[in-house]
Amino acid sequence: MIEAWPAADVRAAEEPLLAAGVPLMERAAFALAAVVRRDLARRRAVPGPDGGLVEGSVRGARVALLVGAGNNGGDALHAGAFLARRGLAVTAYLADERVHDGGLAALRGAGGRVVVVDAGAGAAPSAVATEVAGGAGGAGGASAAGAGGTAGAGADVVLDGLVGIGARGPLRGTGAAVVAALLEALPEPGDPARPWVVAVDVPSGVGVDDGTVPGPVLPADRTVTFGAAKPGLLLPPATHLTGAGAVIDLGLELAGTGAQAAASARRPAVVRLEDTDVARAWPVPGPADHKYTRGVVGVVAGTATYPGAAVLASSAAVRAGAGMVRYQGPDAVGQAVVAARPEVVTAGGRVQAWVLGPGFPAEGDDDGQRDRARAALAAASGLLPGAGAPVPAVVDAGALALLDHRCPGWVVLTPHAGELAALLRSRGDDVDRAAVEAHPLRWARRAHELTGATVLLKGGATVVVGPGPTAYAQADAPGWLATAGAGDVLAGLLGTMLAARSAEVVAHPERAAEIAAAAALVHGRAAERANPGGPVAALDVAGALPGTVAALLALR
Ligand SMILES: NC(=O)C1=CN([C@@H]2O[C@H](COP(=O)(O)OP(=O)(O)OC[C@H]3O[C@@H](n4cnc5c(N)ncnc54)[C@H](O)[C@@H]3O)[C@@H](O)[C@H]2O)[C@@H](O)CC1
Ligand SMILES: Nc1ncnc2c1ncn2[C@@H]1O[C@H](COP(=O)(O)OP(=O)(O)O)[C@@H](O)[C@H]1O
Ligand SMILES: [K+]
Repeated sequence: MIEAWPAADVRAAEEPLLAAGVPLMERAAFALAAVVRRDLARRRAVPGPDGGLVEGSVRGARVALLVGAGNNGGDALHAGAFLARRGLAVTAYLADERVHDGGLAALRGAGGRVVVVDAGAGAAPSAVATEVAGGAGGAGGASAAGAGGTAGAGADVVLDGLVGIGARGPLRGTGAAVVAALLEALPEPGDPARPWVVAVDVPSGVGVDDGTVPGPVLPADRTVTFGAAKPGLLLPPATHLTGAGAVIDLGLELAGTGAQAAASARRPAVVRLEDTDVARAWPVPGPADHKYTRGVVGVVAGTATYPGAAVLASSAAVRAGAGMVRYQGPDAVGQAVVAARPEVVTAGGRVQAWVLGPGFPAEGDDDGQRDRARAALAAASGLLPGAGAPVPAVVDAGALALLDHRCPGWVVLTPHAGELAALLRSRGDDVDRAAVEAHPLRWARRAHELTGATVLLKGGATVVVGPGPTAYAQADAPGWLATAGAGDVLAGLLGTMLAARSAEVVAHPERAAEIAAAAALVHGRAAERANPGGPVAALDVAGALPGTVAALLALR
């Protein structure tokens, strides 16, 4: 599990350590330098004696530091000093007249070059670099020498230390000009001449706490973050600019210490589940189980026009390990479902979780599906007298238009950005798909506040917000999963996961969000497993679920 804490919490946790004289910046910078050296050595791997690859030498590698005015730049400068001492050729490009004194002195002392970047009036995309001091020891006055070219473009590795958790709003000034110039000058991704970009703490300019990308950002190949992950590293759209991650432990006590931690309600703002988390929580049937204890999933999906959604959602529910799947809908669609999955029953009866909405329209001819879904949703929400105990429900696609009452948290909405925007507009918010995509956490949270339901917002990364304090952000799926019917498979899979823990989720609705996030992880892994590295069809994702779950359980 990766836990992300807001900038203010990280600062608060740093305070006592700094007051005690713990050299946090040196620790952070040393760890950063170690990651940079290892990444470079791997990129320079050469054939070894036994035919495999061995890490290459990093001596002489060109390192460009992009240095802003704050401690983030200080980290970059100190890391540069460590690297210069190991024989790398380090140049610091200063985007501000004043930068971290100690870091600058350390870099100079280690023989690094220092160049002040003059973005010039208008900050054209060709920042002019002026060498102000350099050479071993950095002694002597400024030897100003014009040195044209774009800061960092010709390096082997670029460390982005322009701003960190002190960033406010979009990157501006010289830092913004440096990034804009680099974005234009850099060779395409995949070109061996493109430098390896390492973001210091965060890619400069992303919304540290909200994951927005309000201005220019240099996409990183690696983000080395200090103390704890930050929400913006996990949340879309910023999460797509972070590259691989590395969290450096600085010994921060983010949840407090000892009894205080136990008593405190401090929780990470955003969590990303990992395979082992999902494996640990997956219910494995034992000798005392039977199909009803394992969970019966009721599926209200599909119409004569869209029978496929019913097949996909029901197949996914079966393949994810439901005790039983009951299909409700038009006879012709039910026959198609049973033809695809003979395990599915079309007779009525008790269910432990509902899947409502795949493959039927929000309005127009629906073969009676909306009425069936409305009744099931009311029963699931505990609003239908005599309908039995409430149970979790997945509300997808056409059923999203049926939320005319406030929902309990065990109802999970699964919109994509367009559907979420429509739902919010129906409640009076002026928001479109692009606005949701620009700030998914904000709008998912808004939908939760308006409806009471847990909200799983689908996309290239999936965000889940429920009644608990922690949001979830999963980015486990290949882009190939963006294919028609993939959402129907997710709905069926999630239905099975909720049915297996039905009573628990109703008793503790805040747990629905974690289960929904786990479903997003399994869905993404199944897409990868269905055809590693290539296109996938939605039914094949459902088909890959048993193997995916088995592979996850093998991690326990
Ligand atoms: N507190 C500490 O001792 C530690 C801090 N660490 C580093 O310190 C960073 C935080 O340092 P700071 O608080 O100095 O803040 P930053 O270095 O993140 O940024 C502050 C500076 O950036 C400028 N700035 C803010 N928003 C900007 C924008 N949108 N465009 C351009 N410039 C902008 C500000 O004017 C200020 O000069 C962390 O991200 C981390 O890298 C680490 O060294 C770990 C220990
Ligand atoms: N670029 C992407 N990368 C990875 N997964 C994606 C991407 N775009 C969408 N997805 C996932 O694919 C699924 C698409 O679901 P949805 O939009 O409901 O499609 P449909 O309604 O056709 O089933 C969701 O689970 C979503 O999270
Ligand atoms: K940075």
